[in-house]
Amino acid sequence: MTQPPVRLTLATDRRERLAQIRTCFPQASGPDLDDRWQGGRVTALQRLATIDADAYHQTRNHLDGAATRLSPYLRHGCLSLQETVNSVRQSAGKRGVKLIAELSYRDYFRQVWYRFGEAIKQPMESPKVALGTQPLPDFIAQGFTGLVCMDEIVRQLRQEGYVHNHARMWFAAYVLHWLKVDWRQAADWFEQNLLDGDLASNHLSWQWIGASFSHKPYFFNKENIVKFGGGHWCQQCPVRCPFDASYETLHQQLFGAPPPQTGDEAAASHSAYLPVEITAQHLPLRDDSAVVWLHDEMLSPEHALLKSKAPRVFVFDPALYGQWPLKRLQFMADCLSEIPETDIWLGSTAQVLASYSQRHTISQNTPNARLKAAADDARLTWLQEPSLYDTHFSDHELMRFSRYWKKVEPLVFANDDERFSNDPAA
Ligand SMILES: Cc1cc2nc3c(=O)[nH]c(=O)nc-3n(C[C@H](O)[C@H](O)[C@H](O)COP(=O)(O)OP(=O)(O)OC[C@H]3O[C@@H](n4cnc5c(N)ncnc54)[C@H](O)[C@@H]3O)c2cc1C
Repeated sequence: MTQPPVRLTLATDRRERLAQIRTCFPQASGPDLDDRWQGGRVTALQRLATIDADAYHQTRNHLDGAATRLSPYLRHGCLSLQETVNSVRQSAGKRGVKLIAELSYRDYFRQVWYRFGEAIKQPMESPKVALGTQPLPDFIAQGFTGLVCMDEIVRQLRQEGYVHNHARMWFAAYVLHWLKVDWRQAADWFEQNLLDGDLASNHLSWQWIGASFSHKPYFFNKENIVKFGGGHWCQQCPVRCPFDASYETLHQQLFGAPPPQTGDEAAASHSAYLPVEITAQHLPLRDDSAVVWLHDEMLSPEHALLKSKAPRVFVFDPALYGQWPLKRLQFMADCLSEIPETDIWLGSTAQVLASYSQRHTISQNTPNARLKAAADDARLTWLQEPSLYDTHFSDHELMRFSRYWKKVEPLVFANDDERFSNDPAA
């Protein structure tokens, strides 16, 4: 039988709050939130202010390069994609295009999720190479492969919940192409351990690696790890390296045939907009008849729905978050601690929302079917989330990032010359 919901008052002291979440979720796996990560908009804005778009452009593929580490904040809505892109445009102008392209990758995957829904959990296309069906071995989940690079990636994943994009690509390629693990199992496990875990960015990236959402599989060799990883992993590695060969040899070994001579569409890096902002005037209901349900994609005190005076509610729902690692629950608690006057509950979302029975629930729309199912409320109004680019994409355009980007790239800086030249501060 489900327990009735309990009201939580989050401790204002951060250490106490982290301990409180540990107590509320005794089943949650993994370590406490690493000190390098504090949830919430305040930290997110600090990170945004330190972004160096030039350094990003030059070094983003290197593990010690200038990656922004913004993904957990974007994933939980502490920052919107739109304000992040605006900030890059204003600080770096056209030099920020690489970073804007990467940020747009996130929007792209989300548009694919909105369009194709749960189907993104299955192959989007026939894979261009044979994919394996092996279960995820324990030695991967525990990080004891013997390969220093892969074990270190799993250690970072479990400890911090953040892994650099290039390392995610190496790891996924190793698991799919060398170990022939079923990509769905691997993707589920990987997503569950991330602070930025997101069905679309994660599952579609795994499919990109596996070539069921791209023209050819992604794989790598030792030279690539040394060049972008710095070489220290390889110096310590005691085993014979399975990656130490040319791309031609590895392709033959892994897939049997010579590399296909197709254009590298998906490898062309990722990213645009006419924003539809949620504003108070979009609220269809009076404050005294509505309750705002804050879900895990909108954890910012600046969220437009919070401009109304309607009560706001967040629910730590075990049906949604029971499998999430402790660190991610603590990250969300940090975010919530910055959103004043929020009723925070532990229990079933549907039951909590039903307890505000005289009120109509409003929330930000999501492609996440699990969130929608949890609310289970016919009287819930979903307000459209702001889209990065105000344009329509055909199914065909959504099947490759390069097509999406071709359409939106001209929009990115379309009005900037005029806008910034009229701005006395520019
Ligand atoms: C196998 C695999 C699994 C992944 N799973 C996730 C996931 O669950 N959640 C997630 O947010 N990202 C995922 N990514 C995408 C990407 O690795 C992360 O967004 C990025 O590494 C986050 O670090 P950052 O903020 O420092 O990125 P930066 O390089 O600084 O990029 C800035 C922002 O752009 C967006 N971005 C950059 N690259 C991508 C990309 N390839 N796809 C989508 N968005 C991108 C992110 O929002 C990121 O925060 C995955 C990639 C791979 C290869």
